[in-house]
Amino acid sequence: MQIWTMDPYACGDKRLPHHIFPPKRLTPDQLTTKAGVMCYKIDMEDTMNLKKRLSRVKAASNVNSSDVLAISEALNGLSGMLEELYEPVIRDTDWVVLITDGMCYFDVEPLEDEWIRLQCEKGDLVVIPKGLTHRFTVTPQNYVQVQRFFHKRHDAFRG
Ligand SMILES: CSCCC(=O)/C(O)=C/O
Repeated sequence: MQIWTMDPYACGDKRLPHHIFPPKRLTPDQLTTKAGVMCYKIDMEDTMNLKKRLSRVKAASNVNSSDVLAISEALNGLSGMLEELYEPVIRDTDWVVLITDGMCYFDVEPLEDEWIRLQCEKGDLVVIPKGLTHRFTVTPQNYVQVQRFFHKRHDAFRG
């Protein structure tokens, strides 16, 4: 995973990196300290380890069901969907996502107008804590597949 401070006045194609100048990168630990976001790298071939990590994270975040979302150019209405997913949201539950293929960005806003961009790829497991403003988009590859975990009661989610 790559993490950096995003240009707060970025305009144009959301899928571009939108670094500030000079670029300011963060480590996963710095991201956790600043925003409370937890990131894990999982070897997807190591199924025992994957199961163990997922069950720990699911218990800690109190999520108990999941779905799979694939975003690609094959999708009807892709640009409308991406517009919607880029709208900032605040959830009242942790938002737990495992990237199973492709790449994507999560942007989080720990302070007003201070956006941090997480570039995620296969094997990245991200926990965005409840209450933290965030949004989502793809990279120029236009392809990602994720497993999203949520509370059973939480039947209204985007995408
Ligand atoms: C790949 S998850 C897309 C949706 C999303 O990020 C969301 O709804 C967060 O709350």
